[in-house]
Amino acid sequence: MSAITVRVPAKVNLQLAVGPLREDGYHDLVNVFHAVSLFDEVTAAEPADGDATAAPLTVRVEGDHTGGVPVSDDNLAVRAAMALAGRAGRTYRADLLIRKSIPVAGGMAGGSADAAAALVACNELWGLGLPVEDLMEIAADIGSDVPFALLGGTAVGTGRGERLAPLETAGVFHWVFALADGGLSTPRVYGECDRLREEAGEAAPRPVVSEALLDALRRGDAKALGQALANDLQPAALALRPSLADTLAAGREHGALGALVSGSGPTCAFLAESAEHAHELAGLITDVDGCRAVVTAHGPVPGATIAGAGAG
Ligand SMILES: C[C@@](CO)(OP(=O)(O)O)[C@H](O)COP(=O)(O)OP(=O)(O)OC[C@H]1O[C@@H](n2ccc(N)nc2=O)[C@H](O)[C@@H]1O
Ligand SMILES: Nc1ncnc2c1ncn2[C@@H]1O[C@H](COP(=O)(O)OP(=O)(O)O)[C@@H](O)[C@H]1O
Repeated sequence: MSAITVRVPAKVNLQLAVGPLREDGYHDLVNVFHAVSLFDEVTAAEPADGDATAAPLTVRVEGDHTGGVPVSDDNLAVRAAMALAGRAGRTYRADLLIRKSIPVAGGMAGGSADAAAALVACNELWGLGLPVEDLMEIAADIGSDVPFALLGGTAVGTGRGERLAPLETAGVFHWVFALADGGLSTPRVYGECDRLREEAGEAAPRPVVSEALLDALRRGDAKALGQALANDLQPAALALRPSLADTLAAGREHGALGALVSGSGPTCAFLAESAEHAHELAGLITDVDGCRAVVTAHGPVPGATIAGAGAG
């Protein structure tokens, strides 16, 4: 019996520019993804021989805060493994185990990360040998954020976020993440963004990548990056979860170089000057209301990577 374990990072969106609502229900984006050192692990194991009637794919989830993660075919890791088996043209079996550290429905793409990890793990376990380009295609069908979890690093996503171009960066950036109690639904936050724009009589702008952001990344200039961080979904996330304004304010007051809601939220991200500054900042924002936990991380880090292979 064999097993493959894949480690996969969370993301923060350094720039999320949201264009108009498209006819297919998605928004055109400029989405600058940045992979950070907060990881889920997905193990795909060959099931023990025996019950031939058992479901071909099973899933278990471990971790302290896994409420809301389905343990059914709705789990994004299972959906990804099924899509991979479908592409290979036959039924394959695997028992999936997800060890979650990425906050659920937190705007850090944990479900997408698990889907990407399942693709890499099952591709290896089943000996399919599909190239990353094929995995990228399957990933994009699962969700807009899934291709980036395969790629990692820092990249700009266009279209609905699935068309990726890696970005040049220098050095390491240090982050603090304030994890919130409870999640926010991504479709609901996009819907609120549209509603707020309509209410204000604002037409959605064409999304354009920030040159100041690209320049800060190229130079590894954390101060300039902090000033260039931007998220068009932030007003919507704040409207749905007003307490996030206090969390962001606390980080700014305590010297964060930049503060923003990560993607659709409710996780708040703070850029620090150094690893020491990140630890100091984390200690200072721990007590803010609505904040379940504070973690530090660095980026960029690689995407879904095989971390171990062995007996299941
Ligand atoms: C907002 C972002 C920022 O990276 O991530 P999260 O903060 O949720 O992690 C993404 O755009 C989320 O991507 P992902 O979570 O993969 O979304 P999908 O499954 O593709 O789509 C879920 C729903 O989100 C909305 N959606 C998503 C992507 C997009 N470009 N426009 C949209 O309007 C649609 O309502 C869609 O039905
Ligand atoms: N493996 C998974 N991990 C987390 N959530 C999952 C997973 N599979 C399906 N989901 C569903 O996707 C929703 C969004 O999850 P997640 O990716 O964690 O958040 P976000 O889209 O905010 O980054 C969850 O609320 C849950 O219902």
